[in-house]
Amino acid sequence: MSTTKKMPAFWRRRSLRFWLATGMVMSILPIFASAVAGYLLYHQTIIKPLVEVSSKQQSILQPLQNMQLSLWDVSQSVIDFAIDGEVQRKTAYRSEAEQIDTNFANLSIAMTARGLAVRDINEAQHEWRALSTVSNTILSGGFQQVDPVVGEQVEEFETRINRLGHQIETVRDAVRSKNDRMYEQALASLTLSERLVALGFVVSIIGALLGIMIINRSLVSSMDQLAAGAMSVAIGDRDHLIEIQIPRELTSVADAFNLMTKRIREQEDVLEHIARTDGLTGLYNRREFDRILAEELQRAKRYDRPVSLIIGDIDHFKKFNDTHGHQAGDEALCVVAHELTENLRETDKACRFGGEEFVVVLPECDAKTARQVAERIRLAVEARVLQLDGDQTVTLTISLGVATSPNNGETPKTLLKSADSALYKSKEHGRNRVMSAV
Ligand SMILES: Nc1nc2c(ncn2[C@@H]2O[C@H](COP(=O)(O)OP(=O)(O)OP(=O)(O)O)[C@@H](O)[C@H]2O)c(=O)[nH]1
Repeated sequence: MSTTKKMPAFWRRRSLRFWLATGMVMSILPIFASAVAGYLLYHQTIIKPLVEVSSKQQSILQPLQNMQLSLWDVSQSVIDFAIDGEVQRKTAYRSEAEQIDTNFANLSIAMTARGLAVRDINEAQHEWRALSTVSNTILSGGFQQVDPVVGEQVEEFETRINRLGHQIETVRDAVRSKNDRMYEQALASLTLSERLVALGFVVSIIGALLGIMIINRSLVSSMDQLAAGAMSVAIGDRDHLIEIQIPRELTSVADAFNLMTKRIREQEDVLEHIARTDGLTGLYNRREFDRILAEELQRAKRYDRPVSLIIGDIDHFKKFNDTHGHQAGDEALCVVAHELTENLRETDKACRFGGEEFVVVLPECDAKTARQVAERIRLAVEARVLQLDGDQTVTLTISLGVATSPNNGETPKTLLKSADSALYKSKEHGRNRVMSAV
């Protein structure tokens, strides 16, 4: 019998469907979770920052760069005008200045939308306005190269435009360095994602193995146990108990199988009892007697111990039958059988030899003791009063012959023959007596 440790009742109640579903979910869940987590991670930490970087590139860095170029053109137009007084310098200036105005407006909107500090760009715009005033003053005059006032104005213009160029460069550097940081973060996230994907892969494999283990444990190994148990019972091991704990359906099959085995065992016990005993008296039958005697003689020989055999025959039983009827005869046989068993040790085996003849095998019993046992039986039968139909009572007697191995025979045949001869002598000497073989 197996001694498998009991699972908690909660698990034992789970069905096959439950175990299969659990196994499948365990296999698929890590893959699904990895996919969702991977998507979220990629989107949040890589794609989004990269989109941000590229959009900043377009909406902030590009206009800043354009503005720097425009400032250079503006500077050229104003200084050239101060030198040559050409009217087309004014037109070029206006066009560039308009572009710078538009760029300042757009940059302010774009930077606010992206949560960037607009203080620097506002200061730059303020500086640009101050510069525009100086530019317009220079451009509103004629060709005055030698005028010292114009020289001062140009000097102020140059100082202011340099400062503005520097301010714009500062803003550009700040945005660029923030962009670079985001880009680096995105790259770091990419590396982390790759590691997480590898981890997810390992977890998925473990999950899949776990799922396979669950299916194997709940189904395959239980089926194997069931098959092995059925085979054990089929080859005759009636004590084999199939102990399946999961799934519930196979547990029911195992329970039914165990119950069936128990019933078979009970029926076999009944059949075996019937095959070994006499239906009327309940004593061992002739076939069992042959087996017992052979076995005891063998054992006695091996250990050099005595075995005795008593054979008893009810006296004038034909007459009893004829007088009181066959049914009363049967009752008498049962009474004698009862007296036999009542006067024996537990190790002694009483058998019905056939008809009204009985035999008793007495292991470890010498001739003297066997004779005493036979005498006790004889007296018990003689003393027993049978109550027949009506108020009629009747008594019986029995003749007995005793033989002991090895002196009176070492084989079943010779020992039985000796006991039978002793019984014959009992009958010859007047019945209701015990005679021992010599
Ligand atoms: N009622 C009954 N009678 C049986 C049974 N088996 C054998 N007998 C009867 O037992 C009787 C045996 O008779 P005999 O062998 O002549 O022996 P006996 O009349 O006892 O004479 P002795 O043995 O010489 O004393 C027969 O009449 C059998 O029919 C049985 O199972 N039931």
